[in-house]
Amino acid sequence: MSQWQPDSWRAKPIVQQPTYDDKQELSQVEDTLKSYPPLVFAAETRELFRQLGDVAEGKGFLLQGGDCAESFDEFNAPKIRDTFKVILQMAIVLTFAGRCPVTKVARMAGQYAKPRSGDFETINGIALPSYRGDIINSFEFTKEARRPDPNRMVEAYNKSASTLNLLRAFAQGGLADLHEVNRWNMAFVENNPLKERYQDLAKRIQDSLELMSVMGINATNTPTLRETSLYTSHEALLLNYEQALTRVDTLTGNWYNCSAHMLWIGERTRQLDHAHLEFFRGIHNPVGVKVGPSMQEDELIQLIDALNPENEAGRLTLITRMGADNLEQNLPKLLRRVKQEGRKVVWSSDPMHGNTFTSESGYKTRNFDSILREIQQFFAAHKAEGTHAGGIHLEMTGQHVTECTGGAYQIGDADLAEAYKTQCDPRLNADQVLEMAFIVADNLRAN
Ligand SMILES: O=C[C@H](O)[C@H](O)COP(=O)(O)O
Ligand SMILES: C=C(OP(=O)(O)O)C(=O)O
Repeated sequence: MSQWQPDSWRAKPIVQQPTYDDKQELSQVEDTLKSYPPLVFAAETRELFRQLGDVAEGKGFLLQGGDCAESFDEFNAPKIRDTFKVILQMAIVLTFAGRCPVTKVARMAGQYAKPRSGDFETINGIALPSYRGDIINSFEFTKEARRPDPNRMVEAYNKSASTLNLLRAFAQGGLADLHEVNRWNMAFVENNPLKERYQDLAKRIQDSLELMSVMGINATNTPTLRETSLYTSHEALLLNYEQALTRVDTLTGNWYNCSAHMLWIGERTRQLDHAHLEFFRGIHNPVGVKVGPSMQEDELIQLIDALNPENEAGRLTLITRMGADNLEQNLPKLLRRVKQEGRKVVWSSDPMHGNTFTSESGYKTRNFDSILREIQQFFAAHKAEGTHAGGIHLEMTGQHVTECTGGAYQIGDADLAEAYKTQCDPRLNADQVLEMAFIVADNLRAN
């Protein structure tokens, strides 16, 4: 195999990339980004690697979630806060009701690039290049807005840095204090049909905290009660950006992609001989790869060996997105083969991407029941094969959107128009996430 360099991907075939008109402008932007500080510190990334190693060995659970695509226009503190809260709330349900340590990884602070099914979008007979995420072009349907602009990479970097700054402040500055979380969570679920179940859980958490306090364990002397760790992740699709933020760690001499703690390769760009595989094989972050219904056993083993040749637990997360109708047929054979071959991976379920359809009202949506069905089948398949159902990967938001149908509020086709705000794929709203949290927790306890 040829020697890896941060730019060795450039010699390989690549798909799902923009074509920039001005190559000189592109290379100036890349140089600017190369001169900027990294967004994350490699030692944090190694701690996430270690935690995912525990998950791979069946001793924890990965909760990964956030926006389908972050947006420059909707970049504001309440939005970041509400997504932070919904991740934390789900993590608490999983930890307390599921009795399982949870590693939290946000799809935030860099989730700006989107692969698309088609290169063009047609509206009223006018065809324009597809929207590919705010790091590439703009959502607005005009020729100028859809032109890929390399300067957007600098804006994505700046917005990622601010988002990360606020997330760190929330995680360490008091918002994640377990006493506080219990209080604000109660307000957060005020109108939720599952309020009673949540109140019961909150009461039990409160009792535990009071007992610990009597025993001398409190937020002043126990940092884990006062703060939390939240890692960041995104699909590393736009390799010009990812390469510019890839740096040698001075402590270990290894290359890390410092645009986020964890990066993943999407379903459309995981070809064995292509650029994304090449780039990922050289970085030392924990990495993920999406695994869809077309994946065959041999191909999966080759993919695992290309990304994790040392077979290190925590390096690789396989994020399966089969679709509720395909999982039973496609997942068990993959679980069996990976187990037989002794490969150490985290198995995580993305129940969103295989369950997308266009509703009668014309909205791209997902039905809550299909999402749940995929999750239940994911747990059942792992139980049957004796492997660990290690995580969940969700597109979700803390805002009260109506993008996925179903759930306790019974969002119907006709309700989608009420608050359909996504720029690409439909997300679960805060109420749907809470409902799902209890179901996942029940599955975790039963496993
Ligand atoms: O999030 C995943 C993909 O980017 C998305 O599903 C593609 O959507 P499209 O099929 O509308 O292009
Ligand atoms: C594009 C995504 O998923 P997939 O690659 O599985 O389609 C995504 O998670 O944003």
